[in-house]
Amino acid sequence: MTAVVETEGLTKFYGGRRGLEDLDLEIRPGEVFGYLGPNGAGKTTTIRLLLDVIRPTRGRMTVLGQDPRQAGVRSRIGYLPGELALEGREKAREFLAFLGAVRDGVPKGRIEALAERLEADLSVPMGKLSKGNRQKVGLIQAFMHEPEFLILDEPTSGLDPLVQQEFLAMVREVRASGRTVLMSSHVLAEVEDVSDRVGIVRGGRLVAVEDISALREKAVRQVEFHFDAPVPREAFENLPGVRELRVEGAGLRCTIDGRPDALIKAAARFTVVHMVSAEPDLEEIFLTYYSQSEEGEARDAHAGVEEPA
Ligand SMILES: Nc1ncnc2c1ncn2[C@@H]1O[C@H](COP(=O)(O)OP(=O)(O)OP(=O)(O)O)[C@@H](O)[C@H]1O
Repeated sequence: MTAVVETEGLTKFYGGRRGLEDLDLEIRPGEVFGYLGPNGAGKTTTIRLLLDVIRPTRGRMTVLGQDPRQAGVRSRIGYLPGELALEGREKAREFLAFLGAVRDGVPKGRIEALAERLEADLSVPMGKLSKGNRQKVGLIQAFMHEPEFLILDEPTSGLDPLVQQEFLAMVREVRASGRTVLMSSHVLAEVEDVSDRVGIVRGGRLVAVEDISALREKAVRQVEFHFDAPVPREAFENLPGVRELRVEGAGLRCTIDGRPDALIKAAARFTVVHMVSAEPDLEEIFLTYYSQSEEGEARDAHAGVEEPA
């Protein structure tokens, strides 16, 4: 099956500044691909290259089997830009109706249906949309023509948690219909529920592509247990993946690399009153994962953490 995206040595320098270097990436038909990295990592640069908004310094790519410069590719893609500039006095509803009329394949009622799902207020003039509403209008225009390939740059930013859930449901429906999604984020938690694979980019380089299940196992989590009575420290020492163990009275705190299985089984020998497991932090995944597996990348990753955003 032809890849939806295929890049080889894709590179973009802005003058002397590295935007993206030597990207070899494949996105497969029907998958949701999460593109993760901190601010300035090169996510938007990649997306703009795929859409032919900017041109590469070197390297090659195909999108939906074609050179992105070829006519006809763009109309097969739904795109949500990271920073959507919407202006004017025209109401959001009118703007979307206009876009729907110039694009093929927007069924009647689809704009309103999407607006209802996302709780978007389309009666507001474009220039007066709140950040959240602007993002919703951006999502509606990206989804409304049911494109083969959706490219969503930081899609969840500005959405409240309930609307985020609805958006993720929409992404799952796109996948269920065999279509493909590329979505960027700087927060793993925002994409991990829907992504099949994630690519991690930092400092303009792709440092890993992982199945989401494999990445989750590598995640570092802060865990806390509270028991109904003091517990002995020895019961939790030397468990696989457990670090920075602190046992104080009936409380236990530690960091877990990967599976929490051994810790949970050890804790289950006592009466657990309360447990907290913090969401893994992307930066922590970098620090743990790369310091163990890829020495060269680790140096890059550690240096990157200190950089101002
Ligand atoms: N038009 C530009 N001119 C000069 N440098 C740029 C330009 N656009 C991006 N860069 C630089 O290229 C690098 C990658 O930026 P990019 O916007 O692709 O990152 P990003 O991962 O999308 O980050 P963010 O989440 O902040 O949007 C950064 O160092 C950025 O400063």
